[in-house]
Amino acid sequence: MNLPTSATSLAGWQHIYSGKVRDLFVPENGPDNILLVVASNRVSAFDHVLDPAIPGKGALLTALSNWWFSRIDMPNHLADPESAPPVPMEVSDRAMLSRRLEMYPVECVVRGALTGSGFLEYRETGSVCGIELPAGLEDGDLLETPIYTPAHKAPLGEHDENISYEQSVELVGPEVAEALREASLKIFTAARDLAAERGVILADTKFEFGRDPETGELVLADEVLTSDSSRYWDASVYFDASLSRADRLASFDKQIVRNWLRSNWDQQGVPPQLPAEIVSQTQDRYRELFTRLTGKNWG
Ligand SMILES: C[C@H](c1ccccc1)n1cc(-c2ncnc(N)c2C#N)cn1
Repeated sequence: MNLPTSATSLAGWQHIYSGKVRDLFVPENGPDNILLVVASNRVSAFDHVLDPAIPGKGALLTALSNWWFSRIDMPNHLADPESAPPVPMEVSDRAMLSRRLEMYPVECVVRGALTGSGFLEYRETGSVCGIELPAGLEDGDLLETPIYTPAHKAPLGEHDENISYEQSVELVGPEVAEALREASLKIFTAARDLAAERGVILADTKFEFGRDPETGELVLADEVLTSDSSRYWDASVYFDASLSRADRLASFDKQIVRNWLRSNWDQQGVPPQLPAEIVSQTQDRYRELFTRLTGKNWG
């Protein structure tokens, strides 16, 4: 009898780490160059993991990641299923079988718009990660050209720390730092243009890269261009001047949840349970984002 899988128990696999919305496993009996990244249905907002989870979210974002990996012209960490133990059925649609890499300690953030921590730093200093920007920019303004604004990974639950390109050189050396910046900007620009053709603004995203210990090559890892690692906006909403700035910068997938929480929670203590209708509307938004970007119906 298949016991229900809790977030961290998976037959044949050893749980090694949990993020807010994903869990990492390694094969119980090897090989040691394989990793299983399992996307949960958990959704986080305002630095809290919310209850209940959004059914189908993990599978949809895994499918979106795989769709982008197949369109990005660079080595990625996806592993050949023949090279690993079987992925348990209960997570197969939301699991990413990956080659274990030597991960670089740099969050490779690219911004095509100024918002979030980038806007806060700009408002204080007129720059982001040491990159001077024109005066007078407002939250959510599109940038003339995308900027590479790396961050140093923080412990779970803390915010990553924006660093300068020069600091990234100190972390990984000049050759790798340049390769990370070049790859991040190239992938972002192509993805931004593809999304724009489909009426979606890719405002920013975070890539993670590693070194393949067997080949030494630079490999794109983690999830890629999902709405958990990126900010996506609906272009028709963004350019609607009749809307407030907050509404124009509505995150494609989480705005319904955020708006409900703003009206039903004082942001003190644990957030209230999401009503079924909010869960359902959020499921619809994830499906809509998937369909807009990939041109495929979900499910
Ligand atoms: C940030 C992310 C994470 C995922 C899931 C849950 C919490 C964190 N993570 C990915 C690796 C990683 N390590 C070695 N090889 C790899 N191919 C990968 C990947 N992907 C380590 N951490």
